[in-house]
Amino acid sequence: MDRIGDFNMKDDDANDDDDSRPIIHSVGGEEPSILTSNFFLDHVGEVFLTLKPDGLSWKLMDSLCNDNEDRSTCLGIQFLSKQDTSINISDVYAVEFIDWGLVHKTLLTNPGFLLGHASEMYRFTVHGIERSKSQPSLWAPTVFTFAHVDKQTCQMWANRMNSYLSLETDRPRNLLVYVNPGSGKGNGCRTWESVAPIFSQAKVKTKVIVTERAGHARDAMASITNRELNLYDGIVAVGGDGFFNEILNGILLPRHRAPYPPTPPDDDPTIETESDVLLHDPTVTIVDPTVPNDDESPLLKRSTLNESQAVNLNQDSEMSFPNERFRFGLIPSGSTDAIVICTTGVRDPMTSALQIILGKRVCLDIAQVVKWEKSHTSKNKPHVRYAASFAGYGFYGDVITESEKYRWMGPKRYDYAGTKVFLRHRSYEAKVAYMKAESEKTNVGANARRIKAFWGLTKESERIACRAKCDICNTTSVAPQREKPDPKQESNWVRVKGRFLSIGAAVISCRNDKAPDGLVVDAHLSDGFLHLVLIKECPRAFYLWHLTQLARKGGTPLNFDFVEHHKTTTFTFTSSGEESVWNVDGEILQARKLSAQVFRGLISLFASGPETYKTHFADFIQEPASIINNVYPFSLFFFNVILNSFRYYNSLPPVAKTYATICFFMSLCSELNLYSPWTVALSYEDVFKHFQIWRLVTNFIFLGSFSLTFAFRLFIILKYGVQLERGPFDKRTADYVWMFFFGAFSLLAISVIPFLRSPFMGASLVFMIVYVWGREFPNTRINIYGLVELKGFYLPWAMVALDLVFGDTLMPSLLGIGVGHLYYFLTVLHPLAGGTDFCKTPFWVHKLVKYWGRGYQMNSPVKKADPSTGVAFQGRSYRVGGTSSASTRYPPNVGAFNGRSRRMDTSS
Ligand SMILES: Nc1ncnc2c1ncn2[C@@H]1O[C@H](COP(=O)(O)OP(=O)(O)OP(=O)(O)O)[C@@H](O)[C@H]1O
Repeated sequence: MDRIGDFNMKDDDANDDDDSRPIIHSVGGEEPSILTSNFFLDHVGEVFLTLKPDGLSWKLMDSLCNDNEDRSTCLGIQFLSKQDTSINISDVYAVEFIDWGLVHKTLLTNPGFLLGHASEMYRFTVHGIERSKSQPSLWAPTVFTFAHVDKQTCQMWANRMNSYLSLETDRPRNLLVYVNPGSGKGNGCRTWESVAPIFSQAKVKTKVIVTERAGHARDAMASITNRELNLYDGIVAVGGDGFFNEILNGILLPRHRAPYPPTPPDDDPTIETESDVLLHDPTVTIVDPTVPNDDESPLLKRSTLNESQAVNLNQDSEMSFPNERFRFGLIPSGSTDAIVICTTGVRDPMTSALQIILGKRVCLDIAQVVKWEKSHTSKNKPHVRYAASFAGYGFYGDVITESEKYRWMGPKRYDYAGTKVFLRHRSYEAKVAYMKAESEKTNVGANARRIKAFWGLTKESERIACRAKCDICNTTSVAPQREKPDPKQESNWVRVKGRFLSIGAAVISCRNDKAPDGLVVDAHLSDGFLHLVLIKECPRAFYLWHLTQLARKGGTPLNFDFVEHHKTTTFTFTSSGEESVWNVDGEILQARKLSAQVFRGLISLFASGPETYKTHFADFIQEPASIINNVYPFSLFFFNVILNSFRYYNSLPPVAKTYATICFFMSLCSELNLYSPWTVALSYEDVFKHFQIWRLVTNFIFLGSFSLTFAFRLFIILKYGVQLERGPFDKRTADYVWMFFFGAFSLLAISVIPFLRSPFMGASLVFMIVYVWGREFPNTRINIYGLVELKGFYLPWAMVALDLVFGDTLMPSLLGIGVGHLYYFLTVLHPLAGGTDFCKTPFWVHKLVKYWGRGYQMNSPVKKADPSTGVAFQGRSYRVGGTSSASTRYPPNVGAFNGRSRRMDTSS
């Protein structure tokens, strides 16, 4: 077996007898800080490697690549992933010496030094992270394998790197991991299994506990002693926001000590202040920090907190916490995962795992939500909850309550429950009082905000989203505590009373898949504010508009007159009528009276914050629609709707478009009483006796008066009819038109039998489309009302079943299926089995289409087909007067329809 033994040192300093030995630079003392040597980088080639305390870098010793050349071009496509030439120690999570073994030769044809060399050496691997170029927040593990013929050299480099890694003291060594097996789609365990190997690679010890029931983790956290907790550098939750909340509460409830926020005023208008609560309400059960804890660990005592901890944990609060290194980790596996998206920038278990292993840290504000209730001993007995992301009432509470009934649906339950609750459109009477934050300006009205935004006058600070190394979070967390407004002073409070669709308090922006910018785009991870969003009662359409803005990237969900957004530190709430519930981080809290306050940077998370996040000001300015939106919101809403509808309509293919348009206008005219539907219905008597032959056609184009059934039929044409025309009937306009003619003729023939006759056969024709679509797209997955998923093949039958359930007549659907099957049999199945094609598109249909001038004309060039379209009708195009058009998709002489094209200038 060959060995590489002739590394060439190209550095002038590396003028050693044995080129393969590392050069050691001693800088400023005994400890050599720089190592250099030649190594073989697996899959790349020979490199000159340099190790410094802050990182490893290398230079490809490829004589063919000059330094000015673009390495990626030079190295070729195989090496794109290995074009890095350095990695910081802070991005490395493991270095391992691995024994003698295979290294892969580069595929470069470089006769200078790569070809002909041996392929086995001693190796050490460097495991680090790679940031996605397009989405820097997304991290993936990467590995570099360096090889050398000398074992000692390899070992020495690996040891040196490991010694540098050991200086990274902020990294966890020992973690307690809780896995919720039922989170999200029930894949908590799989999520953990997918990331567990990198924890062992990084030599991070993990004690993994899979929960057995709801509340398991909270109970465990509440009962674990601080001494035991102190053995760990953090707790990692593998699950969703609700599961994280459970662990957070398990940790904080017995340990966090701070005065409660003021109770909401009863009928008495004076607000009770913190001290009022403490002094006058004997029932408030604040844990006395002076009461000795069973646990003897000195770290638990507040007096032992050093200054930095005190700043970190917020000076308002008093908290016994195990150790300074302690952080929370969250590996996303839930249905929403807003906390992970806000703290890492992406919803990716691997990114979260890597950020935990590399010991990243961000501080997170925590809201303390206190529910006050009457007990037999007290007027106001507090029940405390902590929230890391959001507490919401009304719509938010109703959605979470409704969604709990459909947990079996997985994450889809939120869509379903959201739609139901939206349709209910309930508002709730409530009183809200919030403390004015010193930085909040007078309440700028929505119109003024809109105009300011339009002219670019909105202050940058009002729009800056939180990001990694966020200035707002960092400056505020180290700056002296803001002077808090005195809660005793009535002038520091603002009171709002009315009917609200929802009341929300966002601790962080709450970005998630459904709201890409979150509810409050500029809510920061540790800005020390609660962002109170009050949505007053408004028409359903306006609320829908708010929701669509929420669902849109760059949307402005808070720029409405019925929406108020206030930055505050404390607020109180009292329900004064019909009640909803509170949704605290996805968990239900029933409270008639509630108050909340925020603790700035109360906990630390293993996360680095989202990478640079683009504000949407530029988008806003560029998009003309958005400009109008902010000046003439109402007109733009309709303008947008009309514009998008127009665009959509224009994009429709001709046959489906024409059929849908005619049907729509037929129903519209009937609605306007311009004619009676009975004058267009099928009646053979009128056709033959009174020569009302139009009835033979018009009965197919009246789909009913405006109703849900009509909308559904139109939807079928626009969805399935369009898919057929764009797919299997692509470039075969005449064939598609013929399908409709065939259906109509067949239905007319069938309706000669009185029992099977129906005055309007349009519904059957539409159903025929569904049947043919089902045969053409048999494996496409269909979701019915978000409840059942089935294959396209079964769609017509599922629709028949629905007709049955809703008590609709089955005849039109069954006739449509029958005719659809007849068509499919004659045009596809029978010819495929070697039979004669009885159902060829007649020549007059081609002529008609030519005369019509829409779609693909006779003699038009046959374009290359889209391979993703349907299968059965491939190759059945007719090139009239052109060369034979065998399948445009199948190779010659393969498939059912080869040779069935015909030339107009010859007989078929
Ligand atoms: N073993 C278990 N069996 C049943 N429920 C559990 C179990 N472990 C935890 N839970 C509960 O499951 C609830 C939801 O968990 P989680 O937050 O992980 O998922 P999710 O609700 O799908 O996601 P999200 O909160 O992001 O919407 C939590 O309230 C938690 O108490």
